[in-house]
Amino acid sequence: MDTTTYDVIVIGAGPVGENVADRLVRGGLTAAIVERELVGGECSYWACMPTKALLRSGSALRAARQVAGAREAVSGDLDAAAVLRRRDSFASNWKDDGQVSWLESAGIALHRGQGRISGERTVEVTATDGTKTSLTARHAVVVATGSSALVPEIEGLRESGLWTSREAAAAKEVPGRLVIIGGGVVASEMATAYAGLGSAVTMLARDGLLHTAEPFAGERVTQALRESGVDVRIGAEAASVTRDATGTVHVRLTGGERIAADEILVAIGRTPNTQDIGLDALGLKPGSWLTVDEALRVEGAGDWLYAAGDVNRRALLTHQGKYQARALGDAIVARAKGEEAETGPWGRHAATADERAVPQVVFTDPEVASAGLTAAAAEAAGLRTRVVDYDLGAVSGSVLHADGYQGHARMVVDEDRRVIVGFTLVGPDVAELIHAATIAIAGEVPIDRLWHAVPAFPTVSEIWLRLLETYGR
Ligand SMILES: Cc1cc2nc3c(=O)[nH]c(=O)nc-3n(C[C@H](O)[C@H](O)[C@H](O)COP(=O)(O)OP(=O)(O)OC[C@H]3O[C@@H](n4cnc5c(N)ncnc54)[C@H](O)[C@@H]3O)c2cc1C
Ligand SMILES: NC(=O)c1ccc[n+]([C@@H]2O[C@H](COP(=O)([O-])OP(=O)(O)OC[C@H]3O[C@@H](n4cnc5c(N)ncnc54)[C@H](O)[C@@H]3O)[C@@H](O)[C@H]2O)c1
Repeated sequence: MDTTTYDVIVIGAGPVGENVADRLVRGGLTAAIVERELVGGECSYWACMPTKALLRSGSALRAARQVAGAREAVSGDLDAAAVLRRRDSFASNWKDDGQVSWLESAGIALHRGQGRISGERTVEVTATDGTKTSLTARHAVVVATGSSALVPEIEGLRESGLWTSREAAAAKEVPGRLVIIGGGVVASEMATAYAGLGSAVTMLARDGLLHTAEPFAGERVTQALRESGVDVRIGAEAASVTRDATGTVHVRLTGGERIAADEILVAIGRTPNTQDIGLDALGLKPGSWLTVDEALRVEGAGDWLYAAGDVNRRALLTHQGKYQARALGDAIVARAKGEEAETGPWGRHAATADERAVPQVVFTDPEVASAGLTAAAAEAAGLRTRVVDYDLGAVSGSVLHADGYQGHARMVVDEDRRVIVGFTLVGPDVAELIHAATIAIAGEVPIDRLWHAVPAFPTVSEIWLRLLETYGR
């Protein structure tokens, strides 16, 4: 067995692992990254990038159709084959040469294979041919192994050749009929994408759509999906699934009704990739999420073990995982130099925003863009809040943006501190508006000062002024 020593070993070369390694090397440490599949991880090949590519063409088409004059220039439907080809290029045709070159140029060593913690500061890498290499870390091991789709125990489901988000993101053909189990972000985005590409989509949304967002978000997305022909069944649950000899999938619902489809997509959440990474040897439960402290160190393990990204369950989003990676990578560098890490709230090495200022965009039609807490979450956190709502379609910029623009905005204000703690927008093309809210929340900008941040006329951003006017001075 080969033995090799680095300052830090990172398990998992998704966006988070790559960013951790980058910060370490920039800080003067040596780093090795262990990857069992493709360098770039879920986000690059089966999640963010390919799914957003599947959605973008439909979104551009709808935008043109919502403006008189442009509408007349649109003569047909989406070219599904062209959309899939464009998606392929955004998934780099499922090849990681580009990312491997980047690792080389950044000076990060790549070890391909399954990484497993085999002792304190040691990781054993098993390559596909069974060759084993033992890596030793002088300072730390970082787990950035991400997550996989969760599959529920439904009779016959696993045997029916189900789709998870991976197959939905990488499909080579558009199914004629698609049944989706779930009502979260993946289910809602994929229903939007495949309905736009021509599939007849049925959603079995046990708990409704986007139920952790502000209630009006799920309501508007449900209504829009239904208007576009998607059969959204709230409260519906699959009892059993079979696939017959012709390839048709039959789903029996708990009420007895049967639905036939060509594919069935399961999108009910994620499970951490910690089943086979050696947690048992550390006294932790294999397959569990890794709980971390404010410095992203794994609780219950030695001070040499860190976890970032999906695997710590703080926020299952690429941008938050990369934010953690920057904090954690820099903290390891500081500690290696004998410096104190700044892990207090909003400190350089703390991922404080994970709890207070997470932005997310759901790329449905309409889009849902949010930052910070919902009104319900703020109340549950014990804050004394005031909730301010406004019709996004009543802003001059929105009226110009699309004929008959429909949308809604909500601002949640912490009345004791007079700062915004939550912001949600629903409407066409609201994605790019959310960063202003993220800055206001993370910067804890006082409401009184926000009056001096004047939105340009006539932009959709004038919603900020309308919300402030509704709040009062
Ligand atoms: C369909 C879908 C769409 C999404 N869209 C968005 C979006 O638009 N925006 C957004 O911010 N987020 C989105 N997400 C979430 C985003 O994909 C994740 O938050 C992000 O990929 C997490 O990055 P990560 O590096 O923690 O994990 P991953 O991207 O999962 O990478 C982990 C890597 O570790 C490797 N690995 C695992 N175990 C081992 C091991 N033992 N040894 C070696 N290697 C290992 C894996 O092969 C993988 O390459 C989406 C998720 C899904 C499912
Ligand atoms: N645009 C984006 O930012 C984006 C896009 C896709 C995914 N993601 C991330 O990926 C993660 C996973 O997405 P997801 O949609 O799989 O999970 P999710 O947590 O967003 O939604 C899961 C849904 O499945 C439902 N559900 C749970 N168990 C069920 C069961 N047994 N039967 C039926 N329904 C059940 C829940 O009620 C919920 O509606 C999310 O946390 C999200 O942050 C982000």
